[in-house]
Amino acid sequence: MHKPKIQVDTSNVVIDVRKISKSFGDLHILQEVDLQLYNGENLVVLGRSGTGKSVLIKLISGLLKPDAGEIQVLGQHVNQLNESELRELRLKIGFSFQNSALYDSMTVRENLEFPLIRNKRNLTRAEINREVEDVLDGVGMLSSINQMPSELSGGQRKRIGIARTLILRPEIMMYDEPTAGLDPITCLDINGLINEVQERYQTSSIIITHDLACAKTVGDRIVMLLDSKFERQGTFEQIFNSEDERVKAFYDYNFIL
Ligand SMILES: Nc1ncnc2c1ncn2[C@@H]1O[C@H](COP(=O)(O)OP(=O)(O)OP(=O)(O)O)[C@@H](O)[C@H]1O
Repeated sequence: MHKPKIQVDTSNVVIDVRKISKSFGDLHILQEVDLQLYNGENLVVLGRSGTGKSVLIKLISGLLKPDAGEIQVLGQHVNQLNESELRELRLKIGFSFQNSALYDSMTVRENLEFPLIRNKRNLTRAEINREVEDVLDGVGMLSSINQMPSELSGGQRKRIGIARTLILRPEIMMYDEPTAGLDPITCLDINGLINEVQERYQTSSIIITHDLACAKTVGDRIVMLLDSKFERQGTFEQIFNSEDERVKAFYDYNFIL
């Protein structure tokens, strides 16, 4: 599958997580975790269930506060922002989550207009139409503009969901389990779309997944969360060329069992 060759500029850090710790009672989820997302890259975060991947996204977006450490997003210290500054910052982040379902009673067009009208109040009708059509074209779904979500396949709904996120032109994309619940062919399709989005919209993205085929296809770099830390970072090959039993178990589960 085509993967755009991305020249990642490591001097341009979009998300900078430094020595973050987070516990819930006696449950130490993240311990002195460091993570950098560079401008324009697709960074995959791998980890078993319950290792704290979603907690990490909530910390980055300011929905949770760390016990220790510092997080900067697009140069802003997340934990020093007030609620309205956080809302502004979150508009620059596109969240594509498993539970971010489309509104069933709205057409595809209306689903896409909704975030635009709510967040960019001064747009004219012509501008709204242009934005909706442009972003639908970008995800290859323009011909479905007047359809209802119930008339679309799971993969098509996923595409529309990503379009709805892209319509606010985020600088950063956060994909949480983008291929969960999809058949293998549709997974390939969505992986291709994640790469297309990176190329077309010049986004920097964090992709959380258990799906190693997805990690391999979309990841410019992969980090693996093990025992509350990112213990392995690198390309897919660098990550899995390892004698570490925890890494081997993860690989075997995906490809052999
Ligand atoms: N607000 C909270 N209060 C208490 N415990 C929490 C809270 N949020 C998360 N946890 C706990 O933190 C741990 C990590 O949760 P998280 O949702 O980040 O896991 P995950 O790696 O995203 O898992 P999965 O891959 O299954 O989605 C879990 O044990 C969860 O129960």
